[in-house]
Amino acid sequence: MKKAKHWAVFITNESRTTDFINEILDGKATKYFDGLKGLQGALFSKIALTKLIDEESRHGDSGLTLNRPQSLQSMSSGEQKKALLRHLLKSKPDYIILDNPFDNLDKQYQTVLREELTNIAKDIILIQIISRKEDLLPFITNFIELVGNSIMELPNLKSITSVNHQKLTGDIPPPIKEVEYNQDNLISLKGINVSYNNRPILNNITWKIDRGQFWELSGENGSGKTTILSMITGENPKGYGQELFLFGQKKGSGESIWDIKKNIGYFTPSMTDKFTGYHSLEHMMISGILDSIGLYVLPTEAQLRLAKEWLQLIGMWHLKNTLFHDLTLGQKRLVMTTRAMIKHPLLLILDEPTAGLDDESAALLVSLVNKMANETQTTIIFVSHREEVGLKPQYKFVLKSSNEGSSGKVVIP
Ligand SMILES: Nc1ncnc2c1ncn2[C@@H]1O[C@H](COP(=O)(O)OP(=O)(O)OP(=O)(O)O)[C@@H](O)[C@H]1O
Repeated sequence: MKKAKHWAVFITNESRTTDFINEILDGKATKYFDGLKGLQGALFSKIALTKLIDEESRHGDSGLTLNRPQSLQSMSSGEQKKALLRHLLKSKPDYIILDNPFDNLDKQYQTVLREELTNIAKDIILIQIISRKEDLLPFITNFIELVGNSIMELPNLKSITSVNHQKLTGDIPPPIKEVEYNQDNLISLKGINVSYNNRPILNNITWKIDRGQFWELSGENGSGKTTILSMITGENPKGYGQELFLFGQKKGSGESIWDIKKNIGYFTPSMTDKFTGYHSLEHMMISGILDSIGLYVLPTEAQLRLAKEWLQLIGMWHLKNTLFHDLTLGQKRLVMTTRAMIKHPLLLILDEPTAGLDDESAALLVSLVNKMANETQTTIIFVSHREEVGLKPQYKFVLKSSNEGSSGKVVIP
């Protein structure tokens, strides 16, 4: 077989990546990808997974987990990606579009995936969509840049356009109303155990999270990070009957899920992928103050001012009238992260918030999170597999997987 020609497509927050991917898959891509017309393509991406999970919840099966006891939805992000790749390879595609393939994967599996892709590349054309330059697959030697909707071939890596995102200017805007909370402790897990189908996941986890602290939560794929977060957000029924204290109340002592949720700002990238609201950016920010998705009442002066201050802080005020729907995925993710902060919730949970962001936007987000930690009383839990340069958590809670379930320890960086 003729040696396959692989491509790396560098994207930024402003790239129209979804349109670009669809054009290739629909056989409409011109220029460099003309040769793919009529060939069978496959998409390895978080968006493809989100669609399959939706399918599974509607029809009870996604096609990925056939003959497997566990649903796709209940798998960890890393396990889902592994299942997706296995599934795609079965259909023997001629080419695979890899949309930021290393996002959500721990270091160990990143190495395994790199080796697997190197092998696959002998027979299958790979198109790596890439927003973090460090992720480039070493055997790819053809480079393209996607600027908005246009693609440009790059002679070498040095020719990538450098994007100068606005630096953060000004302070974190204060909330309209401070949350009243008079205790030092926010969340306490004491000797928490969780198993699924007799498989231990968390083993004797003790974690005390106080007001104003900045934590990073880390651990391999499947070590139980999301499971711990679902205990903290009150969603996991396995919290009942255990020593779990959420915002000063023991779990199961008569609190409603709303009592817990109102104290939490939450962002994880899949929230954005599913959200197709036709609201202006300004209204999206204001609805974050009101805990609604859209905005159904006229905003007050104070709300308008606050939305403006936040959009100015992240350099997106000029887009205030743009529909959220029309923003690029990267822009949407930045907006949703900021929106989770606007109320200065007691607890801000950011679950791999930099996934899919370009280097510059990820750096902007990291400085925003550091700033939020320094200037406010909000407690932050930041989950990431990447070592984000410049992130300054005060403490790390590290999960270590084992057959008896993961143990956890506090590390001071
Ligand atoms: N409802 C469930 N039923 C069965 N197993 C589950 C369920 N929920 C989670 N698990 C399993 O528990 C383990 C921990 O999953 P969890 O999502 O908490 O890991 P994680 O650390 O967040 O992983 P990742 O970094 O890949 O997102 C995984 O092996 C997962 O398959």
